[in-house]
This record gives sequence, structure tokens and C-alpha cells, in this order.
Amino acid sequence: MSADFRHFYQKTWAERTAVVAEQAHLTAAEQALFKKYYVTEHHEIIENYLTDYPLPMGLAVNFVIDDQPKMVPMVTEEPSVIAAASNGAKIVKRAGGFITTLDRREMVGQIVLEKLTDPEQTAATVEQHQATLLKVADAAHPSLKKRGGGARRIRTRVLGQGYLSIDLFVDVQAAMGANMLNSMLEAVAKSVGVITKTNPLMSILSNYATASLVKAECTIPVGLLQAGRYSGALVAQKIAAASTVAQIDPYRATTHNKGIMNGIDAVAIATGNDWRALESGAHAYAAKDGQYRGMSTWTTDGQVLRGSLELPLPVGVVGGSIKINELAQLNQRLLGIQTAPELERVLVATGLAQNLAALRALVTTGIQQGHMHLQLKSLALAAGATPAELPVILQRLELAPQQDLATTQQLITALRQTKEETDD
Ligand SMILES: CC(C)(COP(=O)([O-])OP(=O)([O-])OC[C@H]1O[C@@H](n2cnc3c(N)ncnc32)[C@H](O)[C@@H]1OP(=O)([O-])[O-])[C@@H](O)C(=O)NCCC(=O)NCCSC(=O)C[C@@](C)(O)CC(=O)[O-]
Ligand SMILES: NC(=O)C1=CN([C@@H]2O[C@H](COP(=O)(O)OP(=O)(O)OC[C@H]3O[C@@H](n4cnc5c(N)ncnc54)[C@H](OP(=O)(O)O)[C@@H]3O)[C@@H](O)[C@H]2O)C=CC1
Repeated sequence: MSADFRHFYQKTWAERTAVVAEQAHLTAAEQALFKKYYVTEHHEIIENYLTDYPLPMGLAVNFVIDDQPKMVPMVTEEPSVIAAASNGAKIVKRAGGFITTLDRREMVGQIVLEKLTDPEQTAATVEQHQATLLKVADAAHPSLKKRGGGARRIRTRVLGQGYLSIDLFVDVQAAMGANMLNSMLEAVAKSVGVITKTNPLMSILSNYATASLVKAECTIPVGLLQAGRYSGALVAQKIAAASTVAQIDPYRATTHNKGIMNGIDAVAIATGNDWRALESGAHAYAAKDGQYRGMSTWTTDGQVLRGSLELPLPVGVVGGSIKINELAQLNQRLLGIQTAPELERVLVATGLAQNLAALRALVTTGIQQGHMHLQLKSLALAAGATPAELPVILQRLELAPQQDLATTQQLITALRQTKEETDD
């Protein structure tokens, strides 16, 4: 690589893409992709902007959450996720829908002190000054208090090895609150430094948002779970067994949880939320008792299957890039939500629906029957099939002994040859 990338960010978009094209020896067609997906407004959202990267957006249906029917927009590149969410939601809808609970919604941030000889004493000093520190926090972002939010309380935790965490809990109202909280923490850290005569190591929000928990539950009569030759009672039993395995084996728990996050991430992206923040918090919560476990649990008494999922999901309906993302705004309209708690309830219910559909498929027909059927479209497109060729290629792929790229390419070549012969 010969280009000098110093001050790359100061170049115009045209200069920047020209450098990239030269470095990577892009063809004119490849270079044209920068223009094709370029969105003027997005130029200022991230640094060194080249272009947008489109992801498919679709709609999961059949959701009933707290007696409200909901359409759930999802952004995902993975086939069968939206079908599975709709499938799980359909079963739960027949059982009366999801019930969600949410007690409070506060974000937590940390100011970490280091090299303390008596951390307990320092913690006591901080606790004594709690009222003053809360005022300092509010003064750092006064608009939050005006909206009814603001700093709520301070907790101290002695971490060992001379470290102390001072945790600030803030009601961030309709936002996720990361930036607002970080500003407050940095202001409070200065006061803490003076009060404790220390130099704080760092201050930053924690994505382990344990004061922002939301839970979805459902109770499904076993008859609704019947799948092919499997009775509903057997399916319920097998789903409960799959849930147990996810509680005792981290290998299974990880995949179980990936399935849950298939749904949660897709809605988080569709609503302009920070899905990395949700991912890290959700996985940390899955290991809250020291062992990484399945995030959801399913149990049965032979009559009904009970599902439950509780996660920290501190999302926002304002803030970040939400207000400048027209599709995030549109998706709030599709969801029919106006507040952050409403969105949290949708997210957790989507995670549970997704999990139900995946487990039901896994313990009955296996995942490939439904998932691969839908994945074949991606395979055919990746192999070069045109939209017009898709129906025939999919039909032939279903019957093919192998469903891989080479086989698909052979099918496309054969189809085109037949077409040429017919045209001649
Ligand atoms: C794929 C299905 C839904 C087929 O399932 P099916 O039995 O063919 O579905 P159905 O015909 O009974 O339809 C039931 C409902 O599903 C929806 N549905 C059904 N088909 C479609 C479709 N083509 N497009 C859109 N929606 C669809 C639709 O809402 C439909 O209701 P209707 O509209 O007929 O009243 C089922 O097999 C399923 O739910 N599988 C689970 C798939 C899954 O979890 N995919 C995620 C990717 S795999 C993964 O990443 C996670 C995993 C599995 O590893 C997690 C884990 O291990 O726990
Ligand atoms: N570890 C992490 O997860 C980190 C994440 N981030 C990023 O931070 C961003 C989220 O931070 P966040 O503080 O939410 O966003 P912003 O920094 O955008 O702050 C929220 C904005 O929303 C405005 N607002 C309007 N109405 C309301 C209302 N009713 N309630 C609350 N705010 C309102 C606020 O106005 P006003 O100014 O008048 O208060 C403020 O401008 C995301 O992009 C995230 O990726 C950043 C750092 C770390």
C-alpha cells in the first residue's frame, strides 16, 4: 500500500474514494458502488465515510404484546429469522400473547478509583457526599432534569486490589443515555477527585444495565405446539429439555442465545439502536451467577409450556442517530411506539418468539428443513442466479442431492444452456 493516509479524514468524499479506488485497483463498476449507495446526510455520522451498506428490512407479524397487536420491523441479513419470529409469535398469539414487565429504567455508569490503601474508607467518604455529587451530575446535563429524569443514586463497590467503583444511576428518559451519562460521570469524577484526594482512573457508562431489566413471559397450551408427527405435549417436553441443556452447557447456551439475539439485534438495528451495547449487556446478564447460561427458560407441567426471558435492554427512541435516520423513525411508527419502555417490551418479546420457533424446529424436524429452505435463495443468488431464474433454480435445488455452491452453479449453467437451445 503506497498511499499516505495521514489526514485522510480531511479529504473530500471524491478525493477519498479516488484514493481507495487507486489503492485497491477498483474497476469503474466497483467504484460506482460508492456513488450508488451514497447518502448525503450520512456523510457526517461516521468518520472517513465512503458509502452506505444496505441491509434488508422486513416485517415480523403475528405479535401480541400486553394485549396489543404489533407489527415488528426487523433489519437482518439472515434468511429465516423473520419467518421464525413470525412463527413463534403466531403460536404465542393463539395462547393470548406475550406479557411483559418492566420495573424501572435507569442507566448506570462507573467512576473507577485506583491505588487506594483503604477503599472502604474512600467509599464511605463518597457516600457521605452523595447529595452533592448527584447535584453535580444533574448540573452537567440540566435538560435531563427538566424532562423529569436525572441522577438518582450513587452506589460504591470495592473491587479488590485497591480499586473502587462509584456507580451513578441516572434516569435517562427517552434516550439510551450513553453520551448524557458519560458527560455527567466526567463532571462527577472531578468532584470525586477533590473529595477523595485521588485521580480517578476512568469514568464511563456500564453496558451491564442491571437497572434497566425487562421481562417477557408466555404460557402456551401444549396442544398449540404440535408439529407433524410430534404431539404438542412431546414438543413441550423437548423444548423444556433443550432449555435445561442451555442452562447447564455453555456450548449450547451460546447458540441458544444467538438465536434470541437474532431477533433482538434485528429490531435494535431497525430502530437505530446500539446493538453492540445490547449484545454485551445481554451476554453479561446470561452469566450473572458466574456460569454462562441460556437467557430464556422453558418449563412444562404437561398441560402448558411456560417461557420466560429477562434481559437488560436499555434502548432509546431519541438520541444517537435515531432522529436523523428516516427509517428508524418510520419503524417507530410501524411499531406504534413512542417511549423507550414500549420498545424494550417489543425487543424482549421478539427475543422470546425467536427462541421458541428455533427450539421447536430443533427438537422436531431439525433446523435445516425450515432454515435451509429459506437459505437456498441466498445460495442461488450468491451462485449468480437472476431473479427471473430463481423459481426454477430453487425447485431444482430442493431436489438436488447436495445443496452447495458448485451444485447451484451447475444448475444455473444447465438452465441457461436449455434456454439458449430453446431460443435458437
Ligand atoms: C422457517 C419456519 C418458520 C417454517 O415453518 P413452517 O412450519 O413451514 O411454518 P408454517 O407454514 O406453519 O407457518 C407458520 C408461520 O410462520 C411464518 N412463516 C412461515 N414461512 C414463512 C416464510 N417463508 N416467510 C415468512 N414467514 C413465514 C408465518 O407467519 C406463518 O404463519 P401464516 O402466515 O401461514 O399464518 C420454521 O421452520 C422455523 O421457525 N424455524 C426456525 C428458524 C430459525 O430459527 N432461524 C434462525 C436462523 S438459525 C439460527 O441462527 C439460530 C439457532 C437455530 O441456531 C438458535 C438455536 O440453536 O437455538
Ligand atoms: N458504551 C456504550 O454503549 C457507548 C455508546 N455510545 C453511543 O451513545 C449514543 C447514545 O447516547 P445518548 O446519550 O442516548 O444520545 P445523545 O448523545 O444523542 O443524547 C440524547 C439526545 O436526545 C435528546 N432528547 C430529546 N428528547 C429527549 C427525551 N425525552 N429524553 C432524553 N433525551 C432527549 C437530548 O436532548 P438534550 O441535549 O436537550 O438533553 C440529547 O440531545 C449511541 O450512539 C451509542 O452508540 C457512546 C459512548 C459509549
